[in-house]
Amino acid sequence: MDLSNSSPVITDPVAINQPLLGSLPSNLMQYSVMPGGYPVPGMNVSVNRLKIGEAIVSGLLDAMKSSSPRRRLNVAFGQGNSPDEDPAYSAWMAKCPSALASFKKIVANAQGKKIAVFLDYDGTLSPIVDDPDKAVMSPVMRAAVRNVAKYFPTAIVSGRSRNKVFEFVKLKELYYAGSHGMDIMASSANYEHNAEKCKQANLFQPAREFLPMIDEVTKSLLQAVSGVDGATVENNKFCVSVHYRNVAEKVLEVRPVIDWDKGKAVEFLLQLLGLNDSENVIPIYIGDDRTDEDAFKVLRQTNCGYGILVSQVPKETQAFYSLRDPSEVMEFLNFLVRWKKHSM
Ligand SMILES: O=P(O)(O)OC[C@H]1O[C@H](O[C@H]2O[C@H](CO)[C@@H](O)[C@H](O)[C@H]2O)[C@H](O)[C@@H](O)[C@@H]1O
Repeated sequence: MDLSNSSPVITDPVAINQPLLGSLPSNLMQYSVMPGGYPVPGMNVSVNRLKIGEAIVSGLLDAMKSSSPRRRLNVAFGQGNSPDEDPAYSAWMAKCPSALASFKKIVANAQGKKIAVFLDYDGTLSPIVDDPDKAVMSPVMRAAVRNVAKYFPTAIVSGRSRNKVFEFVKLKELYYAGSHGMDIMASSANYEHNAEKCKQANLFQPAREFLPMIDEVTKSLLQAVSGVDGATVENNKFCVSVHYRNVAEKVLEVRPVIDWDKGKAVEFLLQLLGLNDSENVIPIYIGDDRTDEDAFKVLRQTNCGYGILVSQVPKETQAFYSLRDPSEVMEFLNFLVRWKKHSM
């Protein structure tokens, strides 16, 4: 893989149409300093603690406030209005209909084909909460995912580190792609399905050379936010999240720019599982944030399967369908299992 033009970027996985990145100091978008940093081959990058610190403290908080999901929710619906009463939401739903209401149509297209299920974690399988360490999955959701995995190859594709998302999900029978797909592990249970291929690609880490740099960035960010009340830093192995939900309700992410994202991870997993026959396979990807759009885009562009966006607000999306929240995601997963049982 050619990493010669790689650099870390800051991404905001929550805000889809917000000007957060545009308003960031450019040195945060692609900071480029070598002294004291790690000379990672092919990378024009190391860490300037001072610049990161300055930028976070001076530039980001305003941008974060303006792109706050809570603020957008209020703007979108007006205080006190439910999505159902909002004409903008109804108009959006016409373009991105409920996957529950469209369930019959979805499964009619899947008749005689194999379904593969891809699930984002935060905001999809667990509700968004203030403390990222407390974003646990409910036992009923776990049961729903376990059942789905009995009938369909199922993968979790998360921005979290692979280990952390596994600690939350705790299901060995799934495939896990952590760090936005930059850390893919085929489960031992799934070895039986495709033994040779899984052994070859048991662990796939396309951004491995960035590890020392990400650790260095984590240290710098920890230092930079140490004076910001409520801000925390989460090392997700191949990317780092700066949480400012408790400062201004958002998360900011630093990760390597390599030609790899959740969309590529889905393609990789489909190939790994021998499910890349688009004529006969229907991948279903459910996710709630901007990083999931890469996966929705792949499904749309290859005209294969369905992206389902979890959102209570109208958003520009490449997904075909929508679900409002994790409880609707669970309902959808239960529908899939019921349908499969009856069609066997
Ligand atoms: O790809 P995902 O599985 O959706 O992970 C994306 C980020 O999710 C987590 O942050 C988000 O959820 C937290 C818990 O509900 C919430 O406190 C935070 O404000 C959200 O942004 C995770 O902590 C991040 O590291 C992931 O990048």
